[in-house]
Amino acid sequence: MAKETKAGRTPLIAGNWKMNLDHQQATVLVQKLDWTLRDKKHDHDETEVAVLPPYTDIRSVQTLIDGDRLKLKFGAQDLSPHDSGAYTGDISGAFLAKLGCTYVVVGHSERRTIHGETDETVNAKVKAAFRHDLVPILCVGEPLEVRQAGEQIPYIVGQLTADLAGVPAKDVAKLVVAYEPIWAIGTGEVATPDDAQEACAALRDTIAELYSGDVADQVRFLYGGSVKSGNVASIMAKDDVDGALVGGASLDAGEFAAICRYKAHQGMVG
Ligand SMILES: O=C[C@H](O)COP(=O)(O)O
Repeated sequence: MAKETKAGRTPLIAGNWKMNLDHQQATVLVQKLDWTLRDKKHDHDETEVAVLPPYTDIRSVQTLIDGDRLKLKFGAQDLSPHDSGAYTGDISGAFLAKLGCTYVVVGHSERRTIHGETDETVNAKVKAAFRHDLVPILCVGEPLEVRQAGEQIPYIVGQLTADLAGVPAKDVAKLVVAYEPIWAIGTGEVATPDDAQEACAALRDTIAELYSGDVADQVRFLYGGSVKSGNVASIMAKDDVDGALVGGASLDAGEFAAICRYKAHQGMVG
């Protein structure tokens, strides 16, 4: 069966566990997720599946995935903009790479709002991720008042442009961008498929303006914000949406597996 991709981009469903599950609970969830996907004969080449646990779980998740040759990818939820040194409490991208992480979330709205991360910090973290061969999942998204004012597109375009300042095309081609409207995160209030498409298309156009060649076609854009098995298929049906960044629903193996199997809801082979 030929791969069903949009312009050759492999869809990615990533579970951001946030500050949930200790390392023992993490191994239980990863095993259940693997069993469920295996049972459904999920094709990981067709739709990539990644888990993003807390730092303290990563070693256990790596051991399980490597030891049992599971096809799940994994990554972290943040990294330091620095590589080493006197940065108490911070984690270097070098350490994450050594643990076999593929992905690292950068600029999640919870980091921007709770920890005061600016676009300048996010930009430094994107560069740090690429220095260590990690793929950043760069998050952008507008607060409710910006959406109500109808200013969401210039807002997220501004974030993306600032967050990519000085990042070369060869790196951007590997980038994953997550559009996560803040008002949709953990609220049950999901953006419409058209809202997600409008945002992801505008972000892709921004990359096309900033970088020549086919870089914009290679970047994967995810939607995040109250994604569930019941709404994922209609969002994934949109041309510029290449995946989902899932929070709460990724903590339930059955529900997350059903999200990963969104093509079954679309009547497509997955
Ligand atoms: O990183 C994930 C997002 O913040 C979405 O979270 P949620 O699925 O719980 O709304």
